[in-house]
Amino acid sequence: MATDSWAQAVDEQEAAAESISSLQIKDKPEENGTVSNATEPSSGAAKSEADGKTKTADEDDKEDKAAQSLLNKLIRNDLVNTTNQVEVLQKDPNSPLYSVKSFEELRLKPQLLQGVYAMGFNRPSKIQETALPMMLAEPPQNLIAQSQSGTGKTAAFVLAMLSHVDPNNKYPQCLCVSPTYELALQTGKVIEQMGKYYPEVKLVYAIRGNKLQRGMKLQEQIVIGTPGTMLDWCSKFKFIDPKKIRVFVLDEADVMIATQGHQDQSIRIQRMLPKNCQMLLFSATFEESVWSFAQRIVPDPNIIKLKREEETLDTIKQYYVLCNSKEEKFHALCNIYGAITIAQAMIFCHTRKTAGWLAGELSREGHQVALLSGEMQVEQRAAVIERFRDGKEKVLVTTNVCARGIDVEQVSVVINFDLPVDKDGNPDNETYLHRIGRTGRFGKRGLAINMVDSKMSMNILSRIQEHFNKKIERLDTDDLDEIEKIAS
Ligand SMILES: Nc1ncnc2c1ncn2[C@@H]1O[C@H](COP(=O)(O)OP(=O)(O)OP(=O)(O)O)[C@@H](O)[C@H]1O
Repeated sequence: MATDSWAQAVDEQEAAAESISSLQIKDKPEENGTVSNATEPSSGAAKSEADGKTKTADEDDKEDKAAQSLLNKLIRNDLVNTTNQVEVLQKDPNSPLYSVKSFEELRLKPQLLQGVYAMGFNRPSKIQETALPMMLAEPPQNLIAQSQSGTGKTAAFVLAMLSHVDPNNKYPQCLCVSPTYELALQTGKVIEQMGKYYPEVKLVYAIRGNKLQRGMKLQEQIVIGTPGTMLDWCSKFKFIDPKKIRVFVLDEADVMIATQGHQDQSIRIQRMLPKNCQMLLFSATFEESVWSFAQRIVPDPNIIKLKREEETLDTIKQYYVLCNSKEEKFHALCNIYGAITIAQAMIFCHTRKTAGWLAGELSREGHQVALLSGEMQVEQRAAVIERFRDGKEKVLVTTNVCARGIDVEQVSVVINFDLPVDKDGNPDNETYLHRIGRTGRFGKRGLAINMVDSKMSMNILSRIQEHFNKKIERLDTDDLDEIEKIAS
């Protein structure tokens, strides 16, 4: 069919463009390179680690994951609610494993307990319950911990670092490696907040653009930075004596390994550290590649994993709408618009271009919609999501790339304006589940509407239906009564 080949060609081209997302480069810290834990980095024109080079596909992918991670941090205002169970694999199964239900039980320094409460934490999160006693144990224990984004990993290792440093010793004792400049700054902020009542402990950022005088020795106890600069500071410039490091944290390992260079640099740093240095590695996901990297970095680890929540489509009603073209899909969408805006809806398109077009057309029809697009900077995307979450717009038009990880509880309708397909044009079942799984959360009912505009997309829909073994029923968009019944 003509529509098929047209749509496919355009989509392939645009999907390739979609994978390139930009990370906003923030200001660089003070020229002397040091930032105390009470000070914000000042402005300047720092460059990203990848700046000035031709980007490889790997780097694009890394940026995308890093941008996603940063976006998650910027839009999140709470601990992510998880019903998952924690799975613990101890290096020594005979040693008793403690799990704490309160921060008091950890016997933290009073200044740190004050910091924790000032941040509004009342009790440890699931991952913190198990990870904190291990991290604070004497002798120190190594740890590999996986837990989804937003479950409290950063807060956990920051507390561990602040607990282990000796403020009387004026040299670096904890190194924390993050995949990008921006992520390092975010973690630095948590250290500053949590260490607010412990001003003797100082922090410095080992990030590109932070020029130190040759021959100087750092006096700050905690160094946070990106792997390249951190490695230079340890080996080439010797600002840090790696032999004195007591805690080494590798954060966002899944983002880190998207760049081979970062992986190698992290391993080189780790090799310079003393045998008794505590190694802590954190990741939101745990596929094979992360796992093998983790094992190279962390000897004899304790392992904490979150068991996967059962993914189910049971509470989501799925429908499809049959059309002949993109324009017909648009008209069908306008027909059901009133019904879907009873609650909040997300509309997914395959490409930025379609998303932009659709948002424009909907606005021209007088509908108030938000557009979340890959070319926006991370902070702009965060602002769009924030507005949507606050209900300022009822409909969000977006693509896969920038919608990953968005958790808006009140979304009860998901529309696949384009069905999710992979590079080869086969159904992308995982993305389908991910998209429509935004509705029906925590047992609430949800509605998913798939727009089909060709034989090819009908075929894709049938294959998705077979994969999940769930019936997707046809919806007649001219029958408004039926739609309102479903949506309400
Ligand atoms: N025990 C707690 N009680 C309440 N809020 C918490 C607690 N621990 C962390 N938070 C808050 O929850 C949010 C997520 O925590 P945190 O950033 O530590 O998660 P994370 O797992 O490190 O996320 P990411 O994978 O994105 O780095 C933050 O806003 C943090 O301040």
